[in-house]
Parts: sequence; structure tokens; C-alpha cells
Amino acid sequence: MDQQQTGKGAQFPQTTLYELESQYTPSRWVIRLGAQEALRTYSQMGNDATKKAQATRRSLLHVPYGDGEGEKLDIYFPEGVSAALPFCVFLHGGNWQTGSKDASAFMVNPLTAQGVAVVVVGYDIAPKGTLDQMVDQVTRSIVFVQKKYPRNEGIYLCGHSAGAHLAAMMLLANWTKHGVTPNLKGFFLVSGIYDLEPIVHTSVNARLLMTLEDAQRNSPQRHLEAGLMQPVGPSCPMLVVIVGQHDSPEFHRQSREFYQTLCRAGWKASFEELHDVDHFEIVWKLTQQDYMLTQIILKTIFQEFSDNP
Ligand SMILES: N[C@@H](CC(=O)c1ccccc1NC=O)C(=O)O
Repeated sequence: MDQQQTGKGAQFPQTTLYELESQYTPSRWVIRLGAQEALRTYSQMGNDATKKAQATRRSLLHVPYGDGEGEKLDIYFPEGVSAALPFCVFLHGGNWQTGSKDASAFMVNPLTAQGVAVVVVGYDIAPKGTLDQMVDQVTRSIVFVQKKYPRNEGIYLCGHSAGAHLAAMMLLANWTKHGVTPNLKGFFLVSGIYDLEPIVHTSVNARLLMTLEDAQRNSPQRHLEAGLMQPVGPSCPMLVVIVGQHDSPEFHRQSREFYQTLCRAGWKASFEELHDVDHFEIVWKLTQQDYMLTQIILKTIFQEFSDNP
């Protein structure tokens, strides 16, 4: 690609379209594997983790949360069944156009081992689904969990990459419209994208077909800056913004700016850069009990209990 500017010159003074494309292609920043091998390994790890979770944990699979073919979720339970559990809801990544709940059960074994139920949500990726539809589906999946488990001890949302974007959009959800306010206590936003405008100028948009207005409407960073996302009441959820050391500089910028804007807007937020992990390892290592991010998630969930007995 030539040295054409993107029209985002003020924000990316030196950035060419080629550089922007590279910044938003996480596989190019992986250090231990080639790009293709990283993507293959990532999806293999997802398949293996999901098979293991389904073989070893009690679960309800392909539970419909709506009428659409893709509106299904999987629920994995700890031993000793109780409806009064904390729930961790996972939203997979994949540029809003790849990935599936059927290869995303990374955190199931370590979390259920500690008494946390895990829900892995399916949503209609592009080109079938638009950004607006994905946001609506995720909203309804959370409403569904709250209605099915009204005695839950907290719903924690964890999203990776595009899934972190979808999770962050939940800060804008109009729950009243759905007749229930979910008991959202925490967000784990892992290697996410919060300002979608740059994406419009990359090949990612070939399938998403977002207009600039679509991108702006679906940018939590933009809404936060405009003062449209404000924490309400003392029970406002805790937000943990996490990025991998080997994520691209643009991914680092997106996470840091979102975290800083959250703090300025009065949210309870923290920021973690995870040492020596890339965009994919950051989530596939969630299969491990002693991994830093697994520990952050468990500590946040159980700290909540000790704060509010
Ligand atoms: N085509 C992208 C793939 C990608 O972005 C991705 C793949 C799996 C899980 C998350 C991803 N990124 C964000 O959603 C790449 O080559 O890096």
C-alpha cells in the first residue's frame, strides 16, 4: 500500500494506511510464532480447552437466549450446584468476524474449580451480524443470565479483543428496556478496542462494512469522553483494563486511553499490562490456575464477597 494518509492525521501523525493495518493485525506482533502459526495455535488451544471443559464440567450447552440461530450460550458449573453463584460471562474475540463460543472455554476449568460459573456467549459474527446486532445480542445474553439466575452473586463480564469492545459497550446498555438490571459487578477488558474509528480504515472493515457513524455509535471511548457513560450509585462495577506486553502500540494506546478516561469519568478502574504475553497468549493462558490474569479475575470476584459479606 502506498504512503497515503488515513484522514486521521491529527491522531496518527506519521501513520500510513499500511502501518494502521499492521497495528490492527495482532498476529503480526506475536514474537514466539509466525502469524499464521499463532492463529492456528490459538484456535487449536480454544478447541482443546473447550473439549476438556465439556468433558470434565457439568454444563448446559447451546442454551438459546433469543430466537436467532446464533443466539446461544454455554453455561459451565462448579461442583455442588447452587443458583447463588458468581457468574463470569466470556465474550470471545476475532475481529467481530471469526471465533465462536465452541472454541472459547479457556477460563472454565480454573474458575469453576473455585466456585465460579462460567458462561460463554455465542453471537452472530460479520458478515451475518452487524456491530449493532452483536451489541444487542450480548445485551440480551446478559439479561438472559440475570433472569435465569436471579439469585446470582454477581455477574462479571470478561471480553477479549473484539469481545472486550462488546463488553465495554454494556456500560451504555439501556437495561430498563429489557425489564431487568443485571447484577454487574466487574469487567475484565482484555486486549480490547474501544475506539472503532481507526478500524474503518483497515481491511477488518471489508466484512464489517461500518460507516464512520456506525463506528462512532459503537465506540465506548467516544461516549465516555462525551460524558454519556457515568457510574451510578455506590454499587458501580469494578473495571480492569488489561493489555499484553506484546500487543501492538495501538492496542496499548487504546487500553491506556480507555482506562484513563474511565478514571476521569469516576469509574472504579485499574490497569494491568501483563508481562511477556501476546494478543493470543493473554487469553489462552486462562486455562491455567496460576496465571496472573486468572488470579486477577478470581481475586476481584472474591474480594467483592469480603467487601460486601
Ligand atoms: N486477522 C487477525 C485476527 C484477529 O484480530 C483476532 C483473532 C483471534 C482473536 C482475536 C482477534 N482480534 C480481535 O478480536 C490477525 O491476523 O491478527
